[in-house]
Amino acid sequence: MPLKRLSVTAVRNLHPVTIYPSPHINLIYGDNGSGKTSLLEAIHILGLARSFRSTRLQPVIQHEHDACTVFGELLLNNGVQTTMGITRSKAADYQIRIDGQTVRSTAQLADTLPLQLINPDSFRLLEGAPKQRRQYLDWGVFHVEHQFLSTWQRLQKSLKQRNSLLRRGRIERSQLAPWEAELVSSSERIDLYRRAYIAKLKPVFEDVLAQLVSLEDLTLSYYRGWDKERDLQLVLDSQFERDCQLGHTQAGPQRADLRLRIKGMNAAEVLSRGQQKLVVCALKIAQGYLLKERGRQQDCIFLVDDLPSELDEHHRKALCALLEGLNCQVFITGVEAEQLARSWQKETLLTMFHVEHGHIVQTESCLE
Ligand SMILES: Nc1ncnc2c1ncn2[C@@H]1O[C@H](COP(=O)(O)OP(=O)(O)OP(=O)(O)O)[C@@H](O)[C@H]1O
Repeated sequence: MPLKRLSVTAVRNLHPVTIYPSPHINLIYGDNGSGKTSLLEAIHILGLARSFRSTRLQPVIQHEHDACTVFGELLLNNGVQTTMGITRSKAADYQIRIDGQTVRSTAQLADTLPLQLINPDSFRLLEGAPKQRRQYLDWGVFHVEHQFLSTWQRLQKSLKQRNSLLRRGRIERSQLAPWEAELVSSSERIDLYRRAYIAKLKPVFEDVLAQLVSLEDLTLSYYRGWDKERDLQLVLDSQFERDCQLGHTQAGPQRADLRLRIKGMNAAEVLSRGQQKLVVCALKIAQGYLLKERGRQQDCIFLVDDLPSELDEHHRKALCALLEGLNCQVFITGVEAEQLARSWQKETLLTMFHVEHGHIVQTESCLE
């Protein structure tokens, strides 16, 4: 489901702008500091109500403005048009509207506009904390399993209640029982959804990775957050004293992780930065394929910031060929128009946008 129209107001240095992107490959080029990443950031805000560069939205809102707005018009796979818009103010409140109706949850935004971001920080998916890999995994599960969100909310609630009782100290084991029952049942369900998703993801990931880079020894496995041989209830029982001392629950899906290893070692400690980026690209493109397979109303939109960074020409071309093969909408940035354009096949239809001091204009292809 591509973005047909995008209007942005008061995001970083961008002047109020409306663009009509192509449903396929959109190249965004311009000098350093011109506003390319800000355009991707605006699309990210539209899909997730937050930036990927800053945890707070205040720095994103243009100096001397109180709020920023991003509005998009989308074309669903069934031909129906839909609109979505978000306004975020410096006071931290936001207004979301989908098809003119006010919407309270950001999950609805994410559901309407599935996004995948590939940027120079992407290697953190391998190197960073398990939380990032859980978020990656749950993005996929959320988009294919309708029950995931409500089950995840049940899990969060029961976990919070159990942890707050643990922190109270001197509690009876029985006081935890109702919350533990809820915790165990939602945890088992989340584990089931995640395992089913990984089983589908793994072969697609391996196939995509093989097209990008030769890393035959790389393995992807899933750790569910507690001993795979034991029921969660038994694990909670056995760790009760320790949980009381620590004031939180040590075992459960909140500790799950994806493990990427090479010859038994953590891939992040073995691979070069460029190889890490390629592995992350393969993980994200694999999710794009899975979403497409589901035949949903929405395909994934790929935001690729600073394509040339860390990738040589051969790998850039391989990545672009895969993105093109996905047949999704892609927004991809770089400083040099020609370098960006040469990463694609000659016959690929490219739509180009030049960003200059926050102004964006569509331009002719720079290639003969
Ligand atoms: N809140 C803000 N208000 C106004 N301008 C801002 C704000 N935050 C950042 N800027 C400016 O916006 C500009 C655009 O930054 P952006 O990161 O989008 O550039 P870019 O084209 O991606 O650059 P690069 O090629 O260096 O990555 C920068 O000049 C930055 O100083």
